[in-house]
Amino acid sequence: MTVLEEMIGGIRPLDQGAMAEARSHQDRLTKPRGSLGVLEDVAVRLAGMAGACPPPLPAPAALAIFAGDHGVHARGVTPWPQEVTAQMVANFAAGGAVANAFANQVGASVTVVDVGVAADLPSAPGLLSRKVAYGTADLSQGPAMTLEQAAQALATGREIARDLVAAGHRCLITGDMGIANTTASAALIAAFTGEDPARVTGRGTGIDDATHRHKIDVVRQALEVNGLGAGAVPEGPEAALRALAAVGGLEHAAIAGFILGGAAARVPVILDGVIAGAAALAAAGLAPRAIDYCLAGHRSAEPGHATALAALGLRPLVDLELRLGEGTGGLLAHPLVCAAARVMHEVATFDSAGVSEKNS
Ligand SMILES: Cc1cc2ncn([C@H]3O[C@H](COP(=O)(O)O)[C@@H](O)[C@H]3O)c2cc1C
Ligand SMILES: O=C(O)c1cccnc1
Repeated sequence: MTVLEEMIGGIRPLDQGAMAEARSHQDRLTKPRGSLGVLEDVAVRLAGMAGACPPPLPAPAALAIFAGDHGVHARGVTPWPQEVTAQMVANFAAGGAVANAFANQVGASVTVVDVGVAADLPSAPGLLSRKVAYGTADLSQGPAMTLEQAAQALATGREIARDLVAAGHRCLITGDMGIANTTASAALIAAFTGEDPARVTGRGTGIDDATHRHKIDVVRQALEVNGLGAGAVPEGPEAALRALAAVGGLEHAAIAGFILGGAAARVPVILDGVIAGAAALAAAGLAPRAIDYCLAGHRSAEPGHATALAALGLRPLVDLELRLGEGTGGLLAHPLVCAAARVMHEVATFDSAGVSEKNS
């Protein structure tokens, strides 16, 4: 077995029996059929993932924030200096970022993983050093990563997922930090969906019209120089790995691996925003079944995110015009996913509660 096959293997299809049982259980609960809307689908998916009805409560949750820098930063696609990536890693480790506040709110643990920050970072509690490179190369000039670097970051993400589940977590949440990573995200989304860069490239942390036009041009150049300009990436893991390495970031590769790891462990993975959406497209190219274990935490204001979610067939749980990343939107969705599962454990049936069913 090749390293790639090993990494993408071991993901079981959703358990159709447990899903059928979950659907019929939902229909016996003391509520009109279908009245919990999308949350009923979430509960059924959770049963399919775990192979059990009722599904286990998806708690405690673990947020993993993968951090990396981007050679394309040199092209002026973001107003923020590159060193903010390293500074925010220190901020996460100190507990001072929005992701930390939201994690505290929902009771999630926070693990920060340096997979590609372009600086040596002082060690800190909760910070794992898994540096693959000091940032990527400029994706508008050639491949951002070698295939080996992309594979190493994938393996790292997968391992972190496995370790977090082994430590008792029952839900994984994706997080990212990497100045300029909305440019790499747009390039990945355009590559995997075949969409025009102008439709999927957003303003990231906030740029003016002229910089936005320039950012779209940079994404176009990235696709052309890497041979990804003509339609969507073909199916199959080799093509997916090549595209991920060509225009992705080290944190995208690690998040894709994290998704594969969560799926292999049969644990739900709540995706955050546009960076996670782009990484999930790569994970889907590597192992389509992995997406069965993903829930879209929210829909970000970045235009490419909706494109990615549509291609993945995922419906976002929260839509608050967030455009931060870090895992913030994924964290906010966690209580909703828990509520969907809790209904299956705690709500009485018409029989058990002696409630009359509807007449016709
Ligand atoms: C202080 C600060 C905190 C952040 N937390 C997440 N991001 C988000 O913004 C960055 C991507 O946007 P762009 O492509 O426009 O650079 C990523 O680091 C992402 O995680 C942040 C950005 C900043 C500046
Ligand atoms: O959609 C996101 O997650 C996002 C948007 C802008 C900047 N960083 C992240």
